[in-house]
Amino acid sequence: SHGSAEAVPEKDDIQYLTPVQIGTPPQTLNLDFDSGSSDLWVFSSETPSRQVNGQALYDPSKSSTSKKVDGQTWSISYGDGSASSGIVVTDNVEVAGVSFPSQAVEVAQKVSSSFSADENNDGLLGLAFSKINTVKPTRQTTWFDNVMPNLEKPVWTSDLKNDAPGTYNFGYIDEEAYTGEISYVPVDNSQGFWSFEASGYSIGNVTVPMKFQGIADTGTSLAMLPQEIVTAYYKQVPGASMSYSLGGYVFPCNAKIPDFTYMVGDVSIVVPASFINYAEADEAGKKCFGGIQPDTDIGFSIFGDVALKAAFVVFDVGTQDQPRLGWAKK
Ligand SMILES: O=C(CNCCc1c[nH]c2ccccc12)Nc1scc(-c2ccccc2)c1C(=O)NCc1ccccc1
Repeated sequence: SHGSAEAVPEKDDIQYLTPVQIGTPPQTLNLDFDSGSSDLWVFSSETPSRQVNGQALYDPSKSSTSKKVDGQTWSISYGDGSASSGIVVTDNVEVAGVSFPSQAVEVAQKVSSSFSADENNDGLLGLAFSKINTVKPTRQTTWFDNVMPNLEKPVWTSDLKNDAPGTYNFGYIDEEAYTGEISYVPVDNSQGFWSFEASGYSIGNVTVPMKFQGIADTGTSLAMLPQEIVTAYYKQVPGASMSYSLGGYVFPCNAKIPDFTYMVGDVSIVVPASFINYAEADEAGKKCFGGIQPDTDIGFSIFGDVALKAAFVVFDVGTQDQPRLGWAKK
C-alpha cells in the first residue's frame, strides 16, 4: 500500500499539521508529524478541561475498536520545556488511507501550557525510531514501523513548503516532487533520531567545507546549527544581535539577509533568505527572529522545518541495519 497526506502550516510555519483518523467510527485529529520523536500522543477525553483550549479530543470510549493497555504510561518532554504524559490505548489509526488496526495511541492526561495554548495542534505522531518511544514498562512501536511491512517501499518522504501546504508520502517516492538526483547519506539511528553528517555550508557566495552531525527533524521549527555557522551568518546581517530576552538571534525586519546553503551528500540545498526572516519578534514589528539559531548544549544540530522545507527528503528505513536519508532540490 501507499498514501499521501497534506502537511498544512500553522502561522509562521511554526509547525505543520496533518489529519489522522483514529478509532471506529473515525475521529479525525490534526497531528504534528514529528521525525524528531517517537510517541503518537493525542489530546483526549482524559485531558483535564482546563488544559484544553479548542483542540479536537480523541475519546476512546466512543470507539468500538479501542482497547485499554493496562499498566502502561508515557511521559515526554522537549527541549523547549514543553511536556505531556498519560496512559495508553490501542486503536485503528489511519493516515493517508494507510491503516494499522492496533496502533498504540498515547492518551494525554496532562499537557504543558504551550500545548494547551496551541488550539490547532491535537497531538503529535512520532516518526523517529521506535527505540526512543517513552511508554513504560513496554516500549511501543511507531505508526510507520507498524505499517512499513505493508508499504510498497519502506520509505516516507517530506515535501514541506514555505507558508503553503506540503506533502508527506508513505511507501513511495513521487518522482515529480523533486529536481535533479536524490543524494543518499547513511543514518546513525543509535540515539533514535534520523541523524546524518552534513558536509559544508555557504553564506551568500562563500562556501565552507565543514563536516557536522545533525538530525532531520520535522517537529522542530528552526534550523539549530553549530555556533560557528550561526556567528558567520549573522555577521552578514547589519543590526543582528543575540537577544537573551527574546531567546535567540534577532535583526531589523528590513535588514537585507543572505541565503543559507547546506551541503549533504552530493547536493547543496539553498535555504532562501525569506525562510530565515522567520517571524516578528516584538510588537513594534521592528525586530525579526532568525530561522537559524545555535545548537548550543544539544550535542548535535537540528535541521528543522526552516531547513527541511527547502528540500525533498526521503526517510528510508531500507535494509534495517542501515537506514538512510535521501536529499534532493526541488
Ligand atoms: O523534540 C524534538 C522534536 N519534537 C518537538 C515537539 C515539540 C516541542 N514543542 C513543540 C511545540 C509545538 C509543536 C511541537 C513541539 N526534537 C528535538 S531533538 C533534540 C531536541 C532538543 C534537546 C535539548 C535542547 C533543545 C532541543 C529537540 C527539541 O526539543 N525540539 C523542540 C524544540 C522547540 C523549540 C526550541 C528548541 C527545540
